[in-house]
Amino acid sequence: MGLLIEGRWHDQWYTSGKDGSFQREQAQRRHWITADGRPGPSGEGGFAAEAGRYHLYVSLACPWAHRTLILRQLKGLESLVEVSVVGWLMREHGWTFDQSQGSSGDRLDDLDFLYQRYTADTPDYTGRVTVPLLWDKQQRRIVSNESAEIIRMFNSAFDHLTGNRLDFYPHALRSRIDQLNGRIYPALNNGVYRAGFATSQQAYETAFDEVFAELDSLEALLAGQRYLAGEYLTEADVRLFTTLIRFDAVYHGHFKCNLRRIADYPNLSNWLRELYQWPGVEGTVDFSHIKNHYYASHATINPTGIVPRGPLLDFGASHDRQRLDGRGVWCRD
Ligand SMILES: N[C@@H](CCC(=O)N[C@@H](CS)C(=O)NCC(=O)O)C(=O)O
Repeated sequence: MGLLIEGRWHDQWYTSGKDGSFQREQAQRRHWITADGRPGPSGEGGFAAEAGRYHLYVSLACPWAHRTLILRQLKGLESLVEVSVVGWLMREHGWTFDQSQGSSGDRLDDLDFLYQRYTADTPDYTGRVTVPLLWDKQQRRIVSNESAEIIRMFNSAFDHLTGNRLDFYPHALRSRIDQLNGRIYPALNNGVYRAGFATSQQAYETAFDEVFAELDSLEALLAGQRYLAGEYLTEADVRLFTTLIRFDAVYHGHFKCNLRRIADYPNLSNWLRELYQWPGVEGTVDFSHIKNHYYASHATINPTGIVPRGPLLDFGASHDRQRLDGRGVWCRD
């Protein structure tokens, strides 16, 4: 675990805030792929959607990278955007392409370490070396290392090439989705990390309470509607899914979020099974990467690196969500 400082790799654990709270670094590369290469909401233009031009780096353990893999799958981009998978162990060199740890290898340039991709973009890069990372082979530059924005690009930029009209961020539902993301990100997606990486009792308890208050409120919401934004499955569901699918296996034990399991919430666990069984989704979930990564990589939390054998999980079991009206994914005209 470490970071780049002026282009040189340093093996260093996260620094906490004064109060022991976990501070997540803002993603630094924020360009957008657009249909015609015009600039997106941030960064520079010049990143036009083209088949085979972009390469996605992911960890199968990482919930942020997992979002991008799901959108790539559901938007039919597998043959347009190639993927390299890093190994599950993230220790002194950060993310690596060690094939003995489940990496695909770097399918582009056969690099050893992901930080070399960051320094290829910016030789004196300073910051954490995170996944997901979207790379432009043509300009040899990073397009983006922000998953929330990569999924929006995948949602629309390539549609003229794929003919896929599914819309996970439809105009009519945007304010609702933004509102959901605005509370689910701090309380849950990042909340489990704030609990797990806290270095003071107070910071841990604050995060812990927010995690379970949000789960309670989502449990109530999903009692009366099929998906988070109503009848349509949207990016808000995808973003929650990648956190909840890891919860009982990892966050409950390793991150000490142990008031309840997702299995103890009937609506959340049925919703989770429905999403897991959505065509294309199961293939993006890899519990061997997930469990090995967290338990073996975070030496400050789990010094022995022992990976628990359990729990028993069966996301393929039937669910009861058909009892609520659902219209699937929004389709653009
Ligand atoms: N804001 C980023 C966060 C990505 C992120 O923090 N990824 C983690 C893996 S789960 C990572 O690569 N961490 C390495 C590090 O912080 O050194 C996003 O959503 O894309």
